[in-house]
Parts: sequence; C-alpha cells; structure tokens
Amino acid sequence: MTGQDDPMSLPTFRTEGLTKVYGAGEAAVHALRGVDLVVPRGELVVLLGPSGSGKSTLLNILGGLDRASGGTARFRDRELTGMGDGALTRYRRDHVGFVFQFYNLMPSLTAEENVELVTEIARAPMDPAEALRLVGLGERRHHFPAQLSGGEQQRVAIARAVAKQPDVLFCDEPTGALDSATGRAVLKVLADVNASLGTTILMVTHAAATAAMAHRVIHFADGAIRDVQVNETRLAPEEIVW
Ligand SMILES: Nc1ncnc2c1ncn2[C@@H]1O[C@H](COP(=O)(O)OP(=O)(O)OP(=O)(O)O)[C@@H](O)[C@H]1O
Repeated sequence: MTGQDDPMSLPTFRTEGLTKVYGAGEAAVHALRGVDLVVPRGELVVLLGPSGSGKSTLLNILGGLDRASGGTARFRDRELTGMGDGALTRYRRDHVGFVFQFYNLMPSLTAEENVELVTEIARAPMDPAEALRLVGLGERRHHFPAQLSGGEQQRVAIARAVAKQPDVLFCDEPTGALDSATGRAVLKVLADVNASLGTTILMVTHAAATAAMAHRVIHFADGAIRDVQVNETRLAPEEIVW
C-alpha cells in the first residue's frame, strides 16, 4: 500500500458541495448551501458562526447522526453520504464520540458506571478508571452526577466519549452551560485529549475566544464557510479569557 492509498494518511474529513435542506417547498430551510471542507487528521478544529448558520447541521452529518441532501462527505476513504443505515451506525459506534452542551449522564449511575455504559459495547475501549483519570476525575469515579459540579459532569461526559477511543470527537457547545473558569478546565481536557491521544476534534462554540486554542478555525455564515483560519501559534486553554 503506498502512502497515498493509506486511509490513515488521508484527511479525517473532506466535504464537497455539501448541502442540507430541511422541509420542502415554501417551508424549506437551506441549512447548508455547499460546504467544501478539509479536516486534517489529528487537528483540533473550532467552528464559529451566528446562530442558525449551519454549524450543528454540519457536525451532525459528519458524525453520522443526520444525512446530507446533496454533495459528498468522506471520512478518510469512505463516503458517509453513500452509506446505508447499518454502515452509518457502525461508523458512529466504531469511530465517533460526541460531547453536547448538556451532559446526558445517567443520574442513578456513578461516574465510572456512566463510562462503562459505552466501554461495554466498544471495540477497543480504554479502562473506564483510566478515562476518568485522563479528565482529572480518577478520585471521583464512585460519585454520582448529583455529587459533581457542572464542569465535572462535563468531564465525565468527555471521559465517556473518549473511553471508546474514537478517531473523532464532536463537541457541540461543550462549555455552553459553564462559567468561564469551569469552561477553561473543560477546554484543557479537550486539548489534552487531542495532544495525548491524537483524537481529531471538531468543536462548535459561541465562545469566539476559544478559536485561539485551535489548529484551524472555520467561520460559518448562512450555511456556508466564509473563512478558514490556520493558527500559526496557539494559546493554551488556561490563557483564554471570555
Ligand atoms: N430538524 C430541523 N428541521 C428544520 N429546520 C432545522 C432543523 N434543524 C436545523 N434547522 C434549521 O437549519 C438552520 C441551521 O441550523 P443549525 O442548528 O445547524 O445552526 P447552528 O449554526 O448550529 O445554530 P446555533 O448556533 O444556534 O446552534 C437553522 O435555520 C435551523 O432553524
């Protein structure tokens, strides 16, 4: 296999002319209007843009949660846009982790048990206690969500997403419900995961200052990419103020 054919040498994502229309006729909403995007492997990419500009729609299509209306989206050498339901489910299970604004932890399970929910069905999972250590919660692993702060609960959600060792982590407003100091701690965990495990991360945020920690910043407006900025130097999450 030559380097060129090796799927691991390909960008994690490449989209061409990606469109998404919700509804039909007069009620149609053109959420994506032709998105051409490359996400190199191992990068931490931040998506910025006004509310309703299509950021979550793009994340959901790349994450296999939703389907495009037109154009193509590839994960390495595989075309997501042509996959059937079974293949898309396997793609999500084997390659993708999600972190949302609200943590969606099971209140009756401890932090460790919440992580185990995912590791029990993953192909090559991390030890749940190790995943919790990675997010700085090794000592709190037997605590229930109600005994943890919002930032700690989000770190459990990150541990849960990371424990299955996904190739890509999608984060939709991961600090949206947190104050800035707690949000910074969560961003630091994401930067650490990116650096130590090489996980490609796509993060949607309204906190524009977060862009300074990214390798690449994608500015969205009205369903299309308006600008892509590649950061020559990056700030550590601890240095970010918003
Ligand atoms: N299921 C749906 N049905 C109809 N319209 C939808 C649906 N989901 C999203 N939209 C519309 O598509 C457009 C893009 O929405 P999207 O959630 O992707 O934007 P966003 O940039 O993530 O916004 P925000 O920053 O507010 O989360 C919006 O006009 C939205 O109302």
